[in-house]
Amino acid sequence: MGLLLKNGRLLNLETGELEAREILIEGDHIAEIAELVEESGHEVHDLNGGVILPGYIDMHVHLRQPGFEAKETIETGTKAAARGGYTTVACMPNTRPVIDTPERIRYVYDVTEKEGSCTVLPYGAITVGELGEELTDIIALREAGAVGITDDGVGVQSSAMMRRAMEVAACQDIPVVIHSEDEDLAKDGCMNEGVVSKRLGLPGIPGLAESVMIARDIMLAEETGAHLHVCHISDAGSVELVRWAKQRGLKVTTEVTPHHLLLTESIIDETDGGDANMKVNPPLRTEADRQACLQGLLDGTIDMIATDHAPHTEEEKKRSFATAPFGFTGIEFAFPLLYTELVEKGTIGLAELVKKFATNPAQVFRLPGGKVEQGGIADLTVVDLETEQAIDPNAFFSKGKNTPFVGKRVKGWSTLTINRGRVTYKTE
Ligand SMILES: NC(=O)N[C@@H](CC(=O)O)C(=O)O
Ligand SMILES: [Zn+2]
Repeated sequence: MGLLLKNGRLLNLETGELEAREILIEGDHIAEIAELVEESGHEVHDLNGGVILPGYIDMHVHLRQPGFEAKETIETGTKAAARGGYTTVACMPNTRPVIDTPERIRYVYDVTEKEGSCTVLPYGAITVGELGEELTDIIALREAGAVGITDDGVGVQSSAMMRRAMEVAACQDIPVVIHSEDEDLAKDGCMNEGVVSKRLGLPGIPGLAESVMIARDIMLAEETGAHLHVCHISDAGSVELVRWAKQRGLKVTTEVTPHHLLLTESIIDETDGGDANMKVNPPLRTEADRQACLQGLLDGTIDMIATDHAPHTEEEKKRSFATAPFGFTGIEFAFPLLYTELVEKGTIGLAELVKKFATNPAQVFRLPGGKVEQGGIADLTVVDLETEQAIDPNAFFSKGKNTPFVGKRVKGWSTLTINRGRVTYKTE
């Protein structure tokens, strides 16, 4: 018996048209896409005119397990992901202990197998304990199934260490995913360095702390031939560097978060630095930086959207701006938020946005999915583009309630998500 989706409209990613189609799913793959599929013997889901999209793929998520289960678990984080329309997430290794051995990579796969609501691809750390002192066994991490290597949460300070990591990664054909931050330049900072940080008397993190490291790593990627993927780009100079690297023909890709596309440091200014739910790393920057990120997304410099879903407890986020941890949750509402703010307002087309959420991450990281096609993996989500609903942390499956978008009314929520042929989320 298959799963038959009726009354849906499939987005054609080439033309941007919505086409009335029925989809038959058998096992974990799409068996048939047609105007009419023979009904007999299948479990039928009426989509009520919903729009069928490839399941989203988020290459930057913090699931916090093992070690920080008060913030999130693989179970809660992947349930949140499924509600957000995601079918694949790549999780960051800055857990406790750090995911820096093949056993710990396998642990993430094992827990996901039992408790997960989407495909989870763990990253392995570049350095042992993310301490920047000793290289991990990148070959063993790769063999255990690491999707990339990264010390996300901190930057790799030593250029020699990064060069060695890239040399091994290039041979192993595994992406090097960088949290670009020069610790000396960023030292003690808690928000973007500029007029607002000066007015509030808060220590700043300059855009340069990001861009100088990206410049370094582009040069190292050119030298070693590694695939360099730049995490959560936020600064205008950084976007310019990645554009230059791409023009040079280098294997350099990047992601941007919804918050860096939509918000600036002005929200911290308006609240006089009183709310740590606005604290994130890299920090919200200036309007010029935000515009550069948008431009980069539109011209293809920025390949994909990643949420950098970074849940923390409410107690932690109640601390002062200077002392609270960095990070926003976002996986549960990223698509509706950007659909409402960018597609409805005419900045980007629906098909283009979907490519940034699904097709491009699949292509860049060579993953299944990213498209809805006959014979392909049955990873998809159905969205309702009409019904407006507020972003409400009380309704989150995620343990993390820390988002500056609370109360915002948005459209484009998922009503049904299917991962490898299994229903992982469905509205009542
Ligand atoms: N983005 C953040 O503000 N925080 C992340 C770390 C990171 O992604 O750099 C976290 O782990 O909390
Ligand atoms: Zn990071």
